[in-house]
Amino acid sequence: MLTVSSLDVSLAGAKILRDVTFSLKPGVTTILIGRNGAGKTTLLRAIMGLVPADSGSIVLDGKDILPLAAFARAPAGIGYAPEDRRLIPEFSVEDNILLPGQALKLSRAEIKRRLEKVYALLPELHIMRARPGNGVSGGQGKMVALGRALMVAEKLLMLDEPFQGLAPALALDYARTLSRLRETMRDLALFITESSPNLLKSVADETLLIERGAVNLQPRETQMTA
Ligand SMILES: Nc1ncnc2c1ncn2[C@@H]1O[C@H](COP(=O)(O)OP(=O)(O)OP(=O)(O)O)[C@@H](O)[C@H]1O
Repeated sequence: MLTVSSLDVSLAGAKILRDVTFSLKPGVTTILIGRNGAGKTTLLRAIMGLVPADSGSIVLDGKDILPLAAFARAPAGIGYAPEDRRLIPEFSVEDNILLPGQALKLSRAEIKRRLEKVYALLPELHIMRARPGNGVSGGQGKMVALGRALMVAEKLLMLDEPFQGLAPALALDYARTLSRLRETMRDLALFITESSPNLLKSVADETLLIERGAVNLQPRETQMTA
């Protein structure tokens, strides 16, 4: 579905990702484990087209999307929830969720269909839909960011350290939501970064490691299962 090959990315003249190669498959949850600064966020941003690559390819369903600017990759069905959420504070929760659908110029009917799907999966968002973006807690904001990413994630959903800073009860909620998501969107590929492997044991199908300044990506010896 998505294959990253020999991807090199530099930031401010320093090589951050070197020869990164891996594939994501439909219906498979892949976890990317790495310490702070290993390059997890840079990799997700490179897939989204938010940082330029030096070389390599990112092939989505047979098409190399690397030459495409971020806005041109947007219709490809990749949803992305960044680590820092980035909600628009003065917009309501619902308007934050709707933003990507509007940016993609989806029809009203399609936006409605996708919003209903998001609310069915995350009913707490429906309850807090009228609250302003700056009126939700950090953990609730992570849920909003998940809902917003789901508006575009027709093929692939990428979550950057979703458990970072979540209280234990919310982390459990979040993990349960991911399990429900896997049951309801069976063809969706999930790509989730974390610094600790323990947090995602229950949802990981495949695990990759990013190590030593983001140089190496390798399958783990042992697969983690529930
Ligand atoms: N805009 C930038 N300019 C220069 N270097 C950067 C920039 N953004 C990130 N880096 C560097 O790239 C490396 C990888 O950062 P990245 O944010 O991708 O790591 P990460 O694995 O997501 O870690 P974290 O969990 O701390 O975000 C780090 O050494 C970081 O300092």
